[in-house]
Amino acid sequence: MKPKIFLARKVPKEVEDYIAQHCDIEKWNGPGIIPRHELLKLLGDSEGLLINRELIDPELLDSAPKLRVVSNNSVGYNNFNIEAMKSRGIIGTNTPSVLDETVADLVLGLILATARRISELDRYVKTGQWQGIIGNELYGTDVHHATIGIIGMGRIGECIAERAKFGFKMRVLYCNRKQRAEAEERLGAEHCSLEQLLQESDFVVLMTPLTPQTINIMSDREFGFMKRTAIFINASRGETVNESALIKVLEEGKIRGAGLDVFDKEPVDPNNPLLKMPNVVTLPHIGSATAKTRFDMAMLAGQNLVKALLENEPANLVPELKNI
Ligand SMILES: NC(=O)c1ccc[n+]([C@@H]2O[C@H](COP(=O)([O-])OP(=O)(O)OC[C@H]3O[C@@H](n4cnc5c(N)ncnc54)[C@H](O)[C@@H]3O)[C@@H](O)[C@H]2O)c1
Ligand SMILES: O=C(O)[C@H](O)CO
Repeated sequence: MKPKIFLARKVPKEVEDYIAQHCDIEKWNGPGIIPRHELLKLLGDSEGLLINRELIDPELLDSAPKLRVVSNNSVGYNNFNIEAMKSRGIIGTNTPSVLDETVADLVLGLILATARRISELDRYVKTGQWQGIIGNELYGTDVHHATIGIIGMGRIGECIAERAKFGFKMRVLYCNRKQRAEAEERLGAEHCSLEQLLQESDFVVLMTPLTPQTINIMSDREFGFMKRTAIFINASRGETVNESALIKVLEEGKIRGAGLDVFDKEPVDPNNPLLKMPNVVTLPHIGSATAKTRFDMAMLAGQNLVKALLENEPANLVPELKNI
């Protein structure tokens, strides 16, 4: 008999067909994102669950007594309550690597958009303000040969460093839980303390996972170390930044600008002051959102689910849930 699984989000037909070869599928057929209470109600006796960052906590696990595997269609898995999953022996998987280059492209996009004021000047042209040669009050800053500081030099961080080094001839600083000898050799990246990175970088890029150690890793003190001319980019998770502290330094002109793909609360509140600032470029969490990459992620999430349910050696287990 095939194991029963629940698809909390729509996946491409090819992915669903692949899963259907191995599992009996139940799925959310309603419009939009499945409401939490529906998910709890519909999980029933599913053994597997495929999600897009829905919260996996004791309440959800208690509502699904037969659940064995949760496949996250996302590389970040801060939505997993690791202790609750561990204590129940639940396997958790994610989608590393397939999105690295796509997310790195987006980060460079945010760097260029903020430094060269692309969104701001696009609005300037479209609102009929372009009346002649622009004055120096609208000039941007150079990206090439500037210093980039990457906080969290993992898979995506390294792809960003590669683009910065070879595409833009930048000096690359990084701080990471562990020193990365290979990245240093290949990319000439320099390992340093967070404080030094903040003090010396023209572009500070936050790319760590969200963990208890990285919540508010950027707050008043850290923004205080940044240069007045520096730009802050966040493509990790909103909660890695103390958003009030970011708003404050931007309002006080203590940093030059920010490029944000993620927010404390998503979707972002339309009254969030960050949305009113011309020197802040905001995006709706689209780091991995290209057609090919989102397809590859969904297929990998489907394969992870099937492998974990049917094979002894499942793939892409999240590190904290290995050997449970
Ligand atoms: N904006 C998006 O759409 C998007 C897309 C993909 C990933 N992400 C986020 O990016 C994160 C990173 O993804 P990845 O695949 O590169 O992960 P990864 O595990 O390969 O890299 C993360 C790096 O951060 C380092 N790190 C962890 N805690 C740290 C700390 N306290 N200080 C310094 N470094 C620390 C780790 O050592 C690791 O090298 C994901 O967890 C996710 O939250 C966002
Ligand atoms: O972590 C990820 O994979 C991205 O944030 C998209 O969900």
